[in-house]
Formats: sequence, structure tokens, C-alpha cells
Amino acid sequence: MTTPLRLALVQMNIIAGDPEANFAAMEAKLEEAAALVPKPDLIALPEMWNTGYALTDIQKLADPDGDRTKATISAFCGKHGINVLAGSIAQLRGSAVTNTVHVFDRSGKVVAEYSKIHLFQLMNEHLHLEAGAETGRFELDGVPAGTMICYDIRFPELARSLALGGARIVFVPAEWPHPRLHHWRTLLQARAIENQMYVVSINTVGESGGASFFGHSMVIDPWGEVIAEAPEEETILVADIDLSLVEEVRGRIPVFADRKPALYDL
Ligand SMILES: O=C(O)CCC(=O)C(=O)O
Repeated sequence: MTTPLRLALVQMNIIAGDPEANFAAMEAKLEEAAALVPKPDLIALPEMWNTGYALTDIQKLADPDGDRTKATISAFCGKHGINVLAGSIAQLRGSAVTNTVHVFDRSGKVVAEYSKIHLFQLMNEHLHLEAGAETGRFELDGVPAGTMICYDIRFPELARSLALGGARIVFVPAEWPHPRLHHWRTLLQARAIENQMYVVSINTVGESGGASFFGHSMVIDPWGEVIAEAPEEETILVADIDLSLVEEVRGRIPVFADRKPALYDL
């Protein structure tokens, strides 16, 4: 990617259990983001945007092999020449359902697929979904990056492993509810500060299954500053980021050179 890099984060209201409505809303929002001037380099979507947390019906609602998602978003990327981190979807794989992010380059090619490693027991994910077994590293326009999903931010080892693998930006699609705004903000900032990288989160808004999703999608720079933050309503959050700040911050406080991995009992 060229520097600065323009990001457009689609903070949307997901209708639980209604993939038709969510696909229509997602396509309209991608077109809205593509019409921004200047055009974004990358558009990102939130977690489980196709089905929301309709977990008891997830087997019949999930996208078989992600085919509909891949066809729709790949065509969009090819038409507009924009990278898309397609949040996550409920994806049917044989008899299992995973919570999976697909990353598309400007030509519409899928360059990465990541399934959520840490399933969130408080919302019964472990009863309905199968956990992923690989981390989410990729490169877009030559920039090494990574993705995690929602609850994954509570595991600093995962963000560290992406940073050690070279990531300069980590994306976090989420469906994170009240009353844990304090945890959301603090954990996202901590992951950015300790790894001296950009952390870009894309949350949802609205109500579903007794949970209220608060938005506050954020772009946090490698110094831990929140450089853009969405309100609690639907919005497309736009931010221009300067990747040279990653090297500048890493040069100022040499955290990676000062690590003592041999002493950590991990
Ligand atoms: O960790 C949390 O508090 C929220 C996580 C969550 O909602 C999720 O992973 O879907």
C-alpha cells in the first residue's frame, strides 16, 4: 500500500438471522465507501455480518464454504480496485461452522482466510462454532498485516505473534457489546502500544439476543493514540494512516530488541 493509507471502516447494524438483509446492507455500504473522495485503499467490515449471533440456527444460516461472500466481494474489489477485509462471516465447512475473515486484494483475489481461534463462551460460541487453528497473517499491496476477531484481543500472545511475524497493522472485526466499553478501549490500545503497530477495530451497532453493541470502531496508532473513533450509530469511519510511524515508534523505544523471550514461561 502507498503511504498514507486510507481506511474506510463499515460500522453497521447487523440483523441477527437475516443474511438477505445483511448482504443487501453490506453491498450498499461497500458502494457508499467506494464513492468516497479520495477513494479508500481498504474497506473493512465487522464480525459475523452475514448472520449476527443467531447461533441456534447457524447451521442453516451460514454461508456454505463462504461462496456467496467470496463471489460478491471479489466482484466488488475487481470493479473498484479496492482491498477489502471482509469482516467475518459464519461459514459452513462440511458439518461445522466457523467465524471466518476473508481478505481480498484489489483484483478480488482472496489472499487470506482466518477463523476465530478463541471462541467466546459468554455468548455460547463454543457450543455452535468450530475454532480456527491458524493465525491470520497476510500482505496487501506489500504491507505485512494481520487480523484477529473480537475476543481474540484478550490474548496478548496472539497480537504479539502477528507483530513478530511482521504485521504493521492488525485488524479486529468485532461484535462487542455493552457494558464492556472500558475493556474494548483499553485492550485495543494496549495491543497497539505493546506491539508498536496500528490496531484497527470494526465493531457493530444495534441490539440482538439481549446484547447491545456499542460501535466505537477505532483506529489506534503505534503510539497508542486513538486517531479516529466512531459514535454509537451506523457510520463509515474514515482514517488516513501513515505507516512510517511504525518504524519511528519502534526506533524510539526498542521493545522488540529488548525482549527476553528465553525468560518468559509461555
Ligand atoms: O471479550 C468480550 O468482552 C467480548 C467478546 C465478544 O463479544 C466476542 O468475541 O464475540
